[in-house]
Amino acid sequence: MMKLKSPPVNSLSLELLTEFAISLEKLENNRACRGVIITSSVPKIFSSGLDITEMCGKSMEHYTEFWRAVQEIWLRVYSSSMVTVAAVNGSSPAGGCLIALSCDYRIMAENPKFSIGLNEAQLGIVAPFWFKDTFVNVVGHRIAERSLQLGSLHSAPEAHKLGLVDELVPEEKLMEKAAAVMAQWLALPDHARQLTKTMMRKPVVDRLVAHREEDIKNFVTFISKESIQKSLRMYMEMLKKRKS
Ligand SMILES: CCCCC/C=C\C/C=C\C/C=C/C(=O)SCCNC(=O)CCNC(=O)[C@H](O)C(C)(C)COP(=O)(O)OP(=O)(O)OC[C@H]1O[C@@H](n2cnc3c(N)ncnc32)[C@H](O)[C@@H]1OP(=O)(O)O
Repeated sequence: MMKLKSPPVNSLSLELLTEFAISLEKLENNRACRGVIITSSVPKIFSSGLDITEMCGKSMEHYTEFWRAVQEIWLRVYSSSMVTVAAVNGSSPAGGCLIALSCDYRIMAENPKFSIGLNEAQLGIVAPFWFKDTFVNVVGHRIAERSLQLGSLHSAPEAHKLGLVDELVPEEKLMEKAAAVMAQWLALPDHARQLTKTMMRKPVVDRLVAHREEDIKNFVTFISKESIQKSLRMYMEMLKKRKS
């Protein structure tokens, strides 16, 4: 099991992304490890998505390093040879949703206050093509398009209805259910499951691998724009105001 632990809200900072990638690599290289459940040790939050402070007021070099780390974590989770189950035990916007979408199966706590989705448009930013491709592969083109254009965050019941999560279970049963799902998936021979997963996911993975440097350049150019920086600052202010 891998538990995201970066209070208060599990923002995906460069440091957390780097630790996450190292832990995944260790598991991937351990032949005895055939599956991983990804969850959070922060109450009510799976992950608040990418750490917005990493994308605000920093240098081009920093944005480059940060985006490479974001790409890396997606490539590792999405193309993992292990069975990956997301036990979504709290809200999961944007980058947090991407982590869950990249797993093989998603189980969410059935709490209507928890929400999940790719809400980038609400921040005035655009989900990159590989976020979009991952989303389309889970929910289909029409639902993904509407949800992305509106930057929707869906309540747990809504997310289940849309197919964004596979199952809802009472909060106290979440880990038990995740373990049962893992056992079901691990009952199959690894090679057949792994080859099938590669067949389904390879075109999307290959697309980023082929355009990785271009994607970093696009991100750095986009995020460095003063209008985008202003949107992000306003969003952070809104988060702080909402609190007080
Ligand atoms: C055309 C070319 C395109 C190329 C591509 C270009 C661009 C794409 C770039 C990026 C994609 C972006 C992906 C992302 O993931 S962006 C992040 C999106 N995340 C969110 O919108 C979530 C925001 N947070 C919340 O809604 C809430 O915090 C919460 C998660 C629901 C939790 O609520 P709660 O009430 O429990 O906590 P607080 O709101 O009080 O938050 C506590 C504390 O944390 C700070 N914080 C929250 N989220 C983040 C974050 N994502 N990054 C950094 N900091 C965050 C919040 O401000 C509070 O701070 P404080 O100092 O006030 O304690």
